[in-house]
Amino acid sequence: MVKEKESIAVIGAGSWGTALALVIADNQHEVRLWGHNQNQINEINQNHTNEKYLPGIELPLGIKGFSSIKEALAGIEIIILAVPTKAYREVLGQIEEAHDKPLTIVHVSKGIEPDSLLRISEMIEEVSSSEWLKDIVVLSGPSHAEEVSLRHPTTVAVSSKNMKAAERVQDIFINNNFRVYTNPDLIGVEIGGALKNIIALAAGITDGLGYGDNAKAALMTRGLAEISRLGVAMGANPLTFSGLAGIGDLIVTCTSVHSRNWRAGNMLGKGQKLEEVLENMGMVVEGVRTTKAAYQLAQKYEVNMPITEALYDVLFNGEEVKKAVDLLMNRSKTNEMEELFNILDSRQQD
Ligand SMILES: NC(=O)C1=CN([C@@H]2O[C@H](COP(=O)(O)OP(=O)(O)OC[C@H]3O[C@@H](n4cnc5c(N)ncnc54)[C@H](OP(=O)(O)O)[C@@H]3O)[C@@H](O)[C@H]2O)C=CC1
Ligand SMILES: O=C(CO)COP(=O)(O)O
Repeated sequence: MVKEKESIAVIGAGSWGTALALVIADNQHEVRLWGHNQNQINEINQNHTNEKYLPGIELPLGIKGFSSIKEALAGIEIIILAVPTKAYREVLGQIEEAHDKPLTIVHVSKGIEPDSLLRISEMIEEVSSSEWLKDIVVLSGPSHAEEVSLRHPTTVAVSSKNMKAAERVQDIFINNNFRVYTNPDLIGVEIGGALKNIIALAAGITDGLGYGDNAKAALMTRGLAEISRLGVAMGANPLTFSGLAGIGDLIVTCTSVHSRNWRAGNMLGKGQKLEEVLENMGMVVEGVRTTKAAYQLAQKYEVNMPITEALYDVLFNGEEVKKAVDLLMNRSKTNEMEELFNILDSRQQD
C-alpha cells in the first residue's frame, strides 16, 4: 500500500522522541525533530546521531533537527509529543505560541499529573484552546526506545476520542518492525501506560533485594490487579489491562534492563538513596511522580492500592525497602478478585 507522505514534528529529542522519529522517517514521512538543546540538534543534523539518548544508532537522513519550535511547526498539522509528563504544560505553552495550523497531538508519554490528577490527554485539553487543537491521540505499549531504534519487532496501541484520528496515526507509524493496533479505550490505554511504571519501580526494588522470580511475578500480577481496580473505577475497560498498554507494557518494563523505572528501583533495592538514583539516571523516571499521583487517585476513588501505597512510603516517607515488602506480605488475608468484581458491579449499577 502506498502511504501518503506527511510532514510531522516530533517535540522532544530524548530517547523516545528520537526512536519514534526514526520509525516515521523509515516510513518516508518528512520528520522535524525539535529539542531545546542546540548542541544536540547540531549533532542530529551534522552527525545523524543522538549519542546521549540512543548511543550507537545512525539516524535516517530524513530526520531534520530543529531548535526553533516556530520553524519546526511551520505548516505542520500533526505533532508527536515526547517530553516527560512534568514538562507538558511548559511545552504546550510554547506550541500554542508557535503553531500556524490546527494540530493533532499524538502524545507518547506515560504519566499522570500529581495534584490535578489529570491524565495526559486531559491536561492537553485543559491547556489547549479548541481553536487550534483538533484531536488528541495516545500511543502506548511495550516499546523500549533502544530496541525500536534497532528496528526489532515492537507492538503498540493507539487510542483517541476520535478513532479516525487514531487510525491516521496507526497508518503513519505502522511498518514491518513496528506494528500498531487501535484500541477505543482512551482511559485504559493512558492509565495502563502510566501506572506500570510504579510496578516496575517496585519490581526493581525486589530484584535489588535479591528476592527473585516469585516476588517479581507476585508484584506484576498483584500490580496489574490494582492498576485494573483504579482504571475501572476511572472508567476504563478492564480488558484493556490484558492488552498491549496493560500487561504487555508491564511485562517489558518489569523485566528489561532498558527500563529506567526498573533500574531506579533496582538501585533503591540495593540501598541507594532516591536523590542519588535520579541524579545518576540522566533520563526521566516517570514512576516516581506517578506514584504520588496514583496514591492521590486511590484516595479519591477509594480504591485499595497496597503496592502503590508501600512504594509511596518508600519514595516520600523514608520507609526502608525491606520493611515495605514485609508490611505488604503481612496485610490481613484477602480474596484475589473480589475488589475488582465489586468495582465492576457498582459501575453496572450506576
Ligand atoms: N524511552 C522509552 O523507551 C520510552 C519512553 N516513553 C515515555 O516517553 C516520555 C519521554 O521519555 P524519554 O524520551 O524516554 O525521556 P528522556 O529522558 O530520554 O528524554 C526526555 C527529553 O525531553 C526533553 N525535555 C525535558 N524537559 C523539557 C522541557 N521543559 N522542554 C523541552 N524539552 C524537554 C529532554 O531534554 P534534555 O536532554 O535537555 O533533558 C529530553 O530531550 C516519558 O513519558 C516516557 O515514559 C514511552 C515509551 C518508551
Ligand atoms: O515505557 C517504556 C517501555 O514501554 C519505557 O519504560 P522506562 O521509562 O521505565 O524506561
